[in-house]
Amino acid sequence: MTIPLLITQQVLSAFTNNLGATNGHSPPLCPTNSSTSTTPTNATMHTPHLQGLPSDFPSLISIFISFSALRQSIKVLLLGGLVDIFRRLVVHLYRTIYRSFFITGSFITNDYEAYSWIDSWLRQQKPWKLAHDIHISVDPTSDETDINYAFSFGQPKGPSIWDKVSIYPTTTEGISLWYKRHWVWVDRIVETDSQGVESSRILNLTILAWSRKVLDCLMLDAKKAHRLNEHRGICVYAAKFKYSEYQWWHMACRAKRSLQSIVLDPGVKDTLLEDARDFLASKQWYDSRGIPFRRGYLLYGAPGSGKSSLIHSIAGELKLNVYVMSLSGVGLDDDALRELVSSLPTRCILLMEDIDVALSNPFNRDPKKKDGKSSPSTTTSMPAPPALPRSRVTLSGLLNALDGIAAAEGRLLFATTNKYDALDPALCRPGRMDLHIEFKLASRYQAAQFFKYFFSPEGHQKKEESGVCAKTSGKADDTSSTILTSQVVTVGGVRHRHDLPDLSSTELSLLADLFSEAVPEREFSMASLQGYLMRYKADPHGAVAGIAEWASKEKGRREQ
Ligand SMILES: Nc1ncnc2c1ncn2[C@@H]1O[C@H](COP(=O)(O)OP(=O)(O)OP(=O)(O)O)[C@@H](O)[C@H]1O
Repeated sequence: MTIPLLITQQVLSAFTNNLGATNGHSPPLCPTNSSTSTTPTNATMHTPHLQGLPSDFPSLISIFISFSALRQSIKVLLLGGLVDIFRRLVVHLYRTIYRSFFITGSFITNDYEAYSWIDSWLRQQKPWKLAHDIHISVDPTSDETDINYAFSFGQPKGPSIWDKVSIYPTTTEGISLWYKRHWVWVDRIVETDSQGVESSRILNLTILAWSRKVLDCLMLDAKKAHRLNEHRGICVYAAKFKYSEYQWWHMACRAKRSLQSIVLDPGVKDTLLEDARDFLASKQWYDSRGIPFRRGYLLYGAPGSGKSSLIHSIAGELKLNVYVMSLSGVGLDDDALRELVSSLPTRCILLMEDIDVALSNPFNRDPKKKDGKSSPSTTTSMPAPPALPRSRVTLSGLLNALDGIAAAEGRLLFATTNKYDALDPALCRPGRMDLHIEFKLASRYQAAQFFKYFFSPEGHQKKEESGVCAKTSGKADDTSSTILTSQVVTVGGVRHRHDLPDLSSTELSLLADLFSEAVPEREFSMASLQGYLMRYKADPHGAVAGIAEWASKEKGRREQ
């Protein structure tokens, strides 16, 4: 306590001395009681009272200014202020000049759509391809990436490595390139979280230009480049929990699958495709009537009957990207679901697979159905699924996400399920699921058509091109090898080119009839028929000869 008081005392005495000096007489500071010590020792000291202080403000200021220490401080303060103002001015000037000469655009992976545009565009730029100090990352979700990558070095005309492999200049080295006579500097920043795990990537483009139009132009080109990339096939995005939230992540670009390769009962494909086409072309009609511009399709029925394949094929036909989500995603809740659905682009397919299995609250509000008593055999005969960590999506959360106020417009929803009866009627009502399409086990008609397509020369080629026959199994070839293109591609010594015998269409029809006669009606899935035919890729006669035995064996195995 005493030290500050002493300092105060010193300051005051200096002040009054100074005052005295200015007034020309002895210091007026004196304790009222002369018997009290002038050196204060504790807090009970007397407050000195000042005499001769001018009462007007300007003279008080001039007295204060007459303090040399105070004068110095004010000088320092003013000088510091001036320096700071100068610094700010310089920074402002620099920024103004910089901004008027350079346009800067940032693209972050969290906004994947814009990021992928610029990413596609950059991959086409020569300096980007020729960068020396590079970082290579292979798309981990693509099973073809490394093979294509390896092969394309040996075969310049083969599949482009740029489709599959991400090549970036390292973070330390940026890249300079030219765009419409404007110099562009591109640098990449990789942000990491507290554990050092990459959390996002940012691409910064600095363009030497006066007008922002250059960036707008570049974005348009980037968008075109991306669309061009996409239209070689369809891009699949998946809802993934990354960086502490659910986001859409680009998973892979898949070749289109021809609609012909999917064999369904007559009229099914056409109805669905026409309906989807008609919907996409009717935005005005919906708008003028105030009806939300959304359409939902529920594909249900036997496993392996072509539900997912048909969606894939329709996406290719309509040139739409597919956004896949599983409602049983761990940690997915109503809020995350709503955000995911509302962040969908305007024209796309939202695919919700196995929509029945996911909710923490059972879909079915009917208590009788909940215990499975009133459900048909499909529901009751299924073994109970193993207890997995459940998502926190509720039925009302799902319904809100699908047609709530924030729900995306212009999207086609495809939901698939093997348990139609387990679905809540609210979910299936028109407006949410407008068309319900049942997929049954293979009919004889389907078996015959599939046989014809499988062994027809065009079908054979198309099937290979579309990458449908991803896995082989059985006699004719070794198992689990990948057919990538219609070229002869040998992986691990396995041959994937099959020479079909020349069959006239009459012969093929005859064989198809024989084949279908041996297939019992609605007993096998199309997937299992495909599995059987894969054993006889180049041997239609063998396929016909063996089908009856295979069918009876399969039947016996199932009965057992
Ligand atoms: N109708 C069909 N026409 C042609 N191929 C089919 C058909 N149905 C199934 N397949 C083939 O069977 C395999 C599995 O088909 P897909 O995944 O589309 O069935 P799914 O009905 O979606 O099955 P799940 O309900 O188990 O998901 C695919 O390789 C596909 O080529």
